Amino acid sequence: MLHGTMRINSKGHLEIGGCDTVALAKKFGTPLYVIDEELLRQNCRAFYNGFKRDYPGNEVIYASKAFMTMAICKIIEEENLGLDVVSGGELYTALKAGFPPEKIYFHGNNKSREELIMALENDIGKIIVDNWHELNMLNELARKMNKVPNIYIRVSPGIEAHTHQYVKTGQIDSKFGFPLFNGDAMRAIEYALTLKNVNLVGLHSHIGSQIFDSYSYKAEIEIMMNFIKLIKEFLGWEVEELDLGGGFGIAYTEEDDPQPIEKIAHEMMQSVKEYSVSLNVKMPKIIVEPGRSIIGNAGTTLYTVGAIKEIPGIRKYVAVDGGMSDNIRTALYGAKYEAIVANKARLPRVEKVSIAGKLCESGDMLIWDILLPEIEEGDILAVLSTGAYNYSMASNYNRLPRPAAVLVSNGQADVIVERETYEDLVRKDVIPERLLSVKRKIVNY
Ligand SMILES: Cc1ncc(COP(=O)(O)O)c(C=O)c1O
Ligand SMILES: N[C@@H](CCCC[NH3+])C(=O)O
Repeated sequence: MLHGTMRINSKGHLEIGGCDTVALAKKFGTPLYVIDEELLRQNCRAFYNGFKRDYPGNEVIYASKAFMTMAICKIIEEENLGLDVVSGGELYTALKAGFPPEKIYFHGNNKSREELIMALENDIGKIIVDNWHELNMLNELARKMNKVPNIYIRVSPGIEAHTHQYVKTGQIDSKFGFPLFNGDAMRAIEYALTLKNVNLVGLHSHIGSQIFDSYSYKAEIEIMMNFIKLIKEFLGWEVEELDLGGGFGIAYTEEDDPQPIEKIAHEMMQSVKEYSVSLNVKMPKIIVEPGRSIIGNAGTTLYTVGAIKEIPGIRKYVAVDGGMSDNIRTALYGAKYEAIVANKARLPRVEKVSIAGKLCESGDMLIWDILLPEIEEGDILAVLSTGAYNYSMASNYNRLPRPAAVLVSNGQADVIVERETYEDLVRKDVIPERLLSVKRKIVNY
């Protein structure tokens, strides 16, 4: 269960990046996202080594939707990866962090005019075009701005990946991309090749998220490589770059058993090579877009235990000072997590409890049924592998301020996101002039 730089120190406390997590909770407050910098970098290197070291044309681009801050952009840049953004906000964050624009790839199924203009103004690396509306709008905007952006066409390959329904994306009935099965993808490519203000350089597909079976990726490669052959035959165009998306699964609990990234990369690259030989098409440069598998296991959330409610013979609820506002994944996907009582990390796990959040929803649960040491108010609970899609999907529901995030390494903890304050919560509220006197007018029903 302990991974990355996690260890149990002489006080019996959980330590991450050489920092005692109980001390972190005290210093920075809870809930607190703790990011293990060394593990994050190791994950980046595993992808780099697997997909890029032996294939210099390939790219690994971090899907920043998983966890995006300016400090993370700096690490990704330093680790020689590119960046996948899906909104003006993510693009803005990357640019503000000084991320090289040419290494930014812009995704999204409904990019706005303003977002596309921002991408064009900043000459970002690739725009992944999702639909007809975007293709025409982009070409027109680029014409007016005298630009010729590099684009990929997003293909919906029609694959049912074995994962939760909400995180599948490649199936036929999907809002993303040009369907392959009805000829739309081919027509879009044919059309894009005639447009003067876009430079079509490749194809993109993505089959979903938290995928373990390499079979799904191999199926994706088979479909895309066959499609590349068809494109060559029908349109005489050779696809230079093939983006296979992200989705590599990670271990949240012992039930999950992901393969090492280097192994997956090797199998995928072998498969691409084999198809390029057997189908007689040029070997495309391969791009992958991992999000969760870069940041997921590098994140841990620390909470303080508050109310404990036991319903004899039924369940013991242990409530913490956060919940679905900082981790919506249990409520949304039925996600499962492991946890450690950080200040009792060496004690035996003796009782089964369920970890509840503090928000006003019965579904606001973080973990159903977990064995923990005897737990009391004030204990610090560490929920593991919360790096991906926790902070980035956090909300202010119930007007809870969003937690801080710290980057830990070699005994040093640096804040990379400050904790929101109550003042932050009302910063954008406006009371219209006509309501300003309300407190003096008591309404009488
Ligand atoms: C197009 C695209 N690329 C990359 C990702 C990253 O996925 P993951 O975090 O599962 O690697 C996603 C999310 O599923 C996505 O939609
Ligand atoms: N947000 C999802 C995955 C979707 C990824 C983005 N396409 C999760 O937490 O698992």
